[in-house]
Amino acid sequence: MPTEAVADLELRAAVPTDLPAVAEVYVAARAAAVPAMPAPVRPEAEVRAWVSGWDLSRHETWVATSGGAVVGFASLTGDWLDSLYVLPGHARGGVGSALLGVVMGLRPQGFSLWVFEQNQPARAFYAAHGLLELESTDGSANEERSPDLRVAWPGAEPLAFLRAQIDEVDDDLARLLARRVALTSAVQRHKPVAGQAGRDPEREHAIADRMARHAPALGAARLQRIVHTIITESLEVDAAADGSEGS
Ligand SMILES: O=C(O)C(=O)C[C@]1(C(=O)O)C=C[C@@H](O)C=C1
Repeated sequence: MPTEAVADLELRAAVPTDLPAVAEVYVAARAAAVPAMPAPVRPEAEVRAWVSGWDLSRHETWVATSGGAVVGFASLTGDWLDSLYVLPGHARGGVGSALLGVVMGLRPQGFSLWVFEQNQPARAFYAAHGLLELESTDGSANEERSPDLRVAWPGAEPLAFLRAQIDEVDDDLARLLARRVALTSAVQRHKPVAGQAGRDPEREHAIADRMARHAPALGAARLQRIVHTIITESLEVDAAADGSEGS
């Protein structure tokens, strides 16, 4: 939350000559955020060179200036807010909120970003501005190998935004279910007793327990019911393909 407003704050689209100052903010803000953020994995010089070389038609970047100097920036690619950083000496002065306001104006249909799980100050900042934590990962897909969360601003039409997200997840889920059905079918060819008669409750419990480690919010008992239904339906698909039973 702002404590003291930054003097003569101005917000404008970045031009290429801003990029070395933007890089400076990036490096300084990330270094100051340890341990709220994992330690940077790339040398500072490499990060500076990377940011300084951004193609601004792809990395849509806005800067916040005070007294003409860049004190913060926000950078978007598509519907992703890749970075929003404020110079440590200007933190909590409303710069971050002002930049986030610009981004909301640029993407009224909503946008997403990744935040490290351990970055409680950033998570609190985004939550205070109405952003939602929609997904968590174990960090295996990011450079820092640090658990993170996908946070989204659902925009001016939250129902449409969230339904679009549901459609994306359901597309993935359908592909996963198809893969799983194929495996359930294949396994049946290797069992002495196949199909419903050959169900193995112990194995199904173990599957649900394993899934609960990835989805603790659902819990093992609920996952057992879900797994039971998935397997029942999968075995029906298999039986129907065999031409012996099912609908
Ligand atoms: O592992 C087996 O024995 C299977 O038949 C596969 C499977 C599954 O789809 O995961 C299906 C039925 C059993 O009750 C347990 C697991």
